[in-house]
Amino acid sequence: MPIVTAAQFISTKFDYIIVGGGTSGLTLAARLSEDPKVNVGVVEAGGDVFHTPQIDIPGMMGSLIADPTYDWCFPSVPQTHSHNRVVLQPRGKGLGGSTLINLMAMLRPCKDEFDVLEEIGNKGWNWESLLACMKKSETAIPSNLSPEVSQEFAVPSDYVPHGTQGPIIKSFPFRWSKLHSLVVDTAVALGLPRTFKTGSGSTVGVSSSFKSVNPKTATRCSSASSYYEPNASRPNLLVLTHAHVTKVILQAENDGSQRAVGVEFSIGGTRSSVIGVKKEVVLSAGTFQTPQILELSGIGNPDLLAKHGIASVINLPGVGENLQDHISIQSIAEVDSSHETLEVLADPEQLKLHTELYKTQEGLFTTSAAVGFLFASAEQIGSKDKVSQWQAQADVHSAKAMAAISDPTLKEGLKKQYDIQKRWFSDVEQPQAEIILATAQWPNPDLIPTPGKRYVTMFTALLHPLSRGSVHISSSDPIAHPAIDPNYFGHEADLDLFVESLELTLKIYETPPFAETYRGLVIPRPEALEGLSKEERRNYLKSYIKDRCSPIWHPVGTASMLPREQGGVVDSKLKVYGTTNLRVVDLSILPLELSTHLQTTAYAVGEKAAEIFKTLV
Ligand SMILES: Cc1cc2nc3c(=O)[nH]c(=O)nc-3n(C[C@H](O)[C@H](O)[C@H](O)COP(=O)(O)OP(=O)(O)OC[C@H]3O[C@@H](n4cnc5c(N)ncnc54)[C@H](O)[C@@H]3O)c2cc1C
Repeated sequence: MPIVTAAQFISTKFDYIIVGGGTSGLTLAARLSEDPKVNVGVVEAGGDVFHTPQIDIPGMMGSLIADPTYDWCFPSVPQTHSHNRVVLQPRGKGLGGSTLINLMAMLRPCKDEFDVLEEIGNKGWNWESLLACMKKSETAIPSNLSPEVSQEFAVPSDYVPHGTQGPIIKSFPFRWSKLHSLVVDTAVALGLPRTFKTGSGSTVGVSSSFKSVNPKTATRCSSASSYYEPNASRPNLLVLTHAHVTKVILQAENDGSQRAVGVEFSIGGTRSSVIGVKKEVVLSAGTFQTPQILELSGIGNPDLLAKHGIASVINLPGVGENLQDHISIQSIAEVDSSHETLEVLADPEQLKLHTELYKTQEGLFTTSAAVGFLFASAEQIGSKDKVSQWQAQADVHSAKAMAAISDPTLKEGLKKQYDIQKRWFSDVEQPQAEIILATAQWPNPDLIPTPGKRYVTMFTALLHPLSRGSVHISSSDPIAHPAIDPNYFGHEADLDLFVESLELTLKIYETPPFAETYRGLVIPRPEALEGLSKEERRNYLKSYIKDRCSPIWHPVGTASMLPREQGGVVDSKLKVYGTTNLRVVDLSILPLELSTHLQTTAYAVGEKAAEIFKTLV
């Protein structure tokens, strides 16, 4: 039975209710409902349309960011260390969640990033087990490129670590731009090798990424089209859309723990509830809204809840804390006008041509414009000496950050995390910065591409920020946006590493062979950089970063899977502490940011949760 009415939904007795039909949520729903005896209900706040040209067509990627039908369009709170800017925090809304609006890169983290999950107390969470989950979620389509072309674009050729039977189809781009191979060659010239092992947990270097695109149709694979749509006729999988969950209904057990018996939701302002859940209530509302629902249900820091008139049910100070995200900065450059970047579509004739070509899976619309990915370790960004200098400085600021935390459990958890981050900092296998090549000028309200000119955008991203932010309710009104504070550069050491990472990006433009096609910077403005001393340039770039930085949309950490005495919110079976059957299954459980794009991991978390749930009695 596919999408149902509220009346049908309420009258059903569910084994599982999943809040949020996004990436991990639909993965879990599809796996649990494989057993026809199990009734699964999904409650999604957004709508049920998951095929539109803007979603399906890879070349239109990015066009739904800030569209309120598909994006929650959350603002951050003003960022104290970033010129008090309010920064947009996009999150997908609707069946499919963030996979409706994401940029479709399918990448994996480093092996150690999954292995530390077990090291910090989560038995069974390690590279080996999560590799199996990633493989289960995907079908990798080998590229049909010759060995020479694969080498040119650093396209991995080892398919052993990839899945062959899973719902998400991942493939390589249909079209390859010369700009991309120029970036690969330039990165190599700068000491960043081509890497072909990214699927095996080793990512440092430059490579091409899979995309969640079905090459037969040249369309996006989202969690909705891949995990839900093929299973929509299952009578035991019921989906309620346009229903905003406002809280979990909890009942006290004799031993003092809380049992989740259902959820309350609002449809267009009318409140209803579904109760009588036999097994588990699962929050899969994402890193910003899962902690919001927990707090609205009385689970969190009691002082914070009291400020909003919410009675404390479970004292869990980690809820909404430990927020980490990849902060990024754009640089845009003009390149030789012979390149076919997305700017060609400004010409009506070319637009018509590429629209026609797409009908036979050809042309610019078949491929997303973000193609090349470069991952650099601290030593590749700076030098051995610089790394020691940064580390010494990071130690000082980390001590300050910990001293500012009053809750001993949160302090203990952060100390553990900083110890791991310190280890990664000097690890040449662990990337600290990423550079993404997009063959177009990324839309910016204050920049208008000059007709006839061609551009590239390079996003530079900080992968393991030391800054920690938070997400908390801003009001007891469940429909109000949560207060999202990523706290960019709250830890001063982040800015130092970030500015050096931006310098590495700027060096790419000016280093051969890329230099041969480079026609000058658009941003940062070249005239502002002219004649500056080294120190002045550094200060200017720091200010530029604070003026323009934005996330690349990978928030984690706000319902961390950590021991309770280290500020954890869920245990290794994803159960919220103090409850018998309330679980979290989304990326909020990751206690430490990964050095990769996160959809692959979100699917793996859904698959892993399904395995765990099937073992519960
Ligand atoms: C613009 C953008 C670009 C990205 N690009 C990439 C990329 O190229 N590659 C990559 O790997 N990753 C990318 N990501 C990240 C990746 O897509 C996400 O990290 C991942 O999909 C998150 O999965 P999730 O299950 O945690 O949450 P989501 O998929 O966001 O799901 C949460 C769901 O819960 C619903 N929900 C929230 N609150 C409620 C409520 N109160 N009641 C009911 N339902 C609710 C939401 O509407 C949503 O459907 C991108 C993300 C964004 C936003």
